[in-house]
Amino acid sequence: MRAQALSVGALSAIDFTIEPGCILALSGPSGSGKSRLLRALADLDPHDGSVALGELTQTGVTGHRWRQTVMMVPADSQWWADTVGEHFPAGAPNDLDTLGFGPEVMDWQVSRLSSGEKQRLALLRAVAHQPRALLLDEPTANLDPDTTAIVEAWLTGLARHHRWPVLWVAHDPAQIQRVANAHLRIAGKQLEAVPCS
Ligand SMILES: Nc1ncnc2c1ncn2[C@@H]1O[C@H](COP(=O)(O)OP(=O)(O)OP(=O)(O)O)[C@@H](O)[C@H]1O
Repeated sequence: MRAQALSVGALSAIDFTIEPGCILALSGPSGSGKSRLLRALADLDPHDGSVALGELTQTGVTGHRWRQTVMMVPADSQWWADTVGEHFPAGAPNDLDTLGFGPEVMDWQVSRLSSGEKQRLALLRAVAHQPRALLLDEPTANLDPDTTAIVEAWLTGLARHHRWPVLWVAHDPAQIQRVANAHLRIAGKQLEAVPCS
C-alpha cells in the first residue's frame, strides 16, 4: 500500500509504503492526527494526495469498494443491528475460538458486549469480509495483557499469511517492537522513521 503526497489536517505531504505482509506501526501524541490519517487512507475524510493498493487506486473505485478492500477498524467500532451475527457475512466466521468466543456469540445482543468483546469482534468482522489491507486504530486498547498477546499473534500471523499490508496505530513501544516491521512517528506535520530493533 502506497501513500503519496498525502495531506490531511495538520499532516502535510506524507509519503510511505507498506509492503505486502508487513506491519507499519504509527505512533504520535494524542491529537497529532493518527486517526485522521487512517480515515484519509480509508477515504472517509477529505484529503489531498494519492493512496494505492497495488494496481487499485483510491480514486479509481467507489468509496464502498475501497473500504471493503482497505478495511479500517476504528478504535470505537460501529454496530448498527441488534445482534452480533447480523454484522457478519453468512456462516460462522473463522477464528472465533482463537479470540475467546464460542459460536453462540453470533446470537448475542450487541448491547451486552463489553468494550474488549466489541474490540475483538470488530477485528473478527473486518477479517471475515476478506480485505486485502488493514488499518487498525489501537486494536488492543481495551484488552488485558494475555488477550493482547493472543490478538497480536493472530493479527501478525494473518498479515503474513495473506500478505496484507497493515497500518497499526499503537502507543506502547513494547507492542510496536513485538508486532511491527517498521515504525513511523508523527512529528509536527511530518512522519519520522523510528528504527525497529
Ligand atoms: N473532521 C475533523 N475536522 C477537523 N478537525 C478534526 C476532525 N477530526 C479530528 N479533528 C482534529 O484533528 C486532530 C487530530 O485528531 P485525531 O483523532 O486524528 O488524533 P489522534 O492522533 O488519533 O489522537 P488520540 O491518540 O487521542 O486518539 C485533533 O485536534 C482533532 O480534534
